[in-house]
Amino acid sequence: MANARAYLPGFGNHGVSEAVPGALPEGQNSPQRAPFGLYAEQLSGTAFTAPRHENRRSWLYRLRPTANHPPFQPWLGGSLLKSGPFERPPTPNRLRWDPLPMPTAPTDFVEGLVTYGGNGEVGQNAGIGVHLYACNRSMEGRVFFNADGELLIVPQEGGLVITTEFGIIDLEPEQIAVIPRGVRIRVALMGPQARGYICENYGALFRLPDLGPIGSNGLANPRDFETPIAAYEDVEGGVELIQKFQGELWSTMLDHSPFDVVAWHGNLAPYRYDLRRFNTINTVSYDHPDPSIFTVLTSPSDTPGTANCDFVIFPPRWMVAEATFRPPWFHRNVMSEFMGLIHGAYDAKEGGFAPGGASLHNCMSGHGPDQASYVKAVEADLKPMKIENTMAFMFESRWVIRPTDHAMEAPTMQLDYDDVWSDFDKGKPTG
Ligand SMILES: O=C(O)Cc1cc(O)ccc1O
Ligand SMILES: [Fe+2]
Repeated sequence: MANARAYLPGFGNHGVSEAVPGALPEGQNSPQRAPFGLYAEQLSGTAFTAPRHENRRSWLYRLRPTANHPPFQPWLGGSLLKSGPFERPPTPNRLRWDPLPMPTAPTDFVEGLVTYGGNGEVGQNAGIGVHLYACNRSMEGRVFFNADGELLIVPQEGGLVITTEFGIIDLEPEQIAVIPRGVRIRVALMGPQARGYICENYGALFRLPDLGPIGSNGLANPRDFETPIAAYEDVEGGVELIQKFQGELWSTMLDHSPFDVVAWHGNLAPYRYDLRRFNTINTVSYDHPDPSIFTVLTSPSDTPGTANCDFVIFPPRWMVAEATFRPPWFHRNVMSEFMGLIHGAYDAKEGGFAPGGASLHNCMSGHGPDQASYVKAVEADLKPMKIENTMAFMFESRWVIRPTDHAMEAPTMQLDYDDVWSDFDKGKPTG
């Protein structure tokens, strides 16, 4: 992808970046007087006392302390952005939605956020919010941050330029970005409109999954994660700062740009990753492995191996399994699965699952290939073939994902979704 912006490579590294040489204090975090009269400020992503291998924090050196703001007031802009607890009783039914329509009225990234569902409790630091966004204008004079968790942004259509306190991230479909809790962002559009998905993670920070017997390489390679370099703006004038705090939106007016961090260091920072770099590992013999083999990032819960959220992708890949039903098998999962499609087609669904659409298969709901995919797979000549031009993903969580009223009542909901499984011929054990 064409862009020349520089990034710091590596996942979870301790980054060091200064937009002006000499802006970072040497040898200590908080000198009596920080260089150039900057203000030293620590941003914590984990408790001060979290074990070292979990501990994430950064030091920011800025024109003004973040504390320099008037009180927040409830934000009056209407919003479809919701947080847990998600109180509508969830249906056990399988759900699927057509793509989220692009807005017709001028809508920026914050105004274009629509919550489809979620689980857990924002106040308990457990669970996720699942949101889509569709927007057609850049945020201007407005900045957003989420006090409720980190944001995993999965663009589906249209590129974004995300200005953050740590620097600027360019983000296009097939790339993802993670914005830590609390970090201010301003989202500009590269083109006329943009759409995508967001997993808001109230729980433990996303990290790379363990590789177990895969060994020391594979899946998402750490060096392919990219963190922006310090870039600041020295801008006076009114800026509306909106935050989501415990599910509610609040705003205040700043008299300056909050993107005034001249230098930073630490291991808590936004980052991006190009899903096309994923080192896909799969069977070279027989049978279809569990989709956990495609995990990009995981947010663990307190129970080992049972994620608050796994972010899993279904990238282009060779299919070589012998004597095997190659698409996703029929299954009932104790975990709950929210899926989206960035582009192309998904190998378990011949129709109905469109880019920008979504599906939800909650705990124990039977699902799997639709009939057309099934017939194609059982009749296929099993020579090696490549699934190309596709990128689907799943947010998979140990807790049932409870859809919002908006999602349940949306005209994009496919009321006939069950039909994709209604016509299978009966097995004939007696011939
Ligand atoms: O339901 C889905 O399509 C996701 C999925 C894919 C797969 O290959 C195996 C299990 C699974 O839940
Ligand atoms: Fe599934």
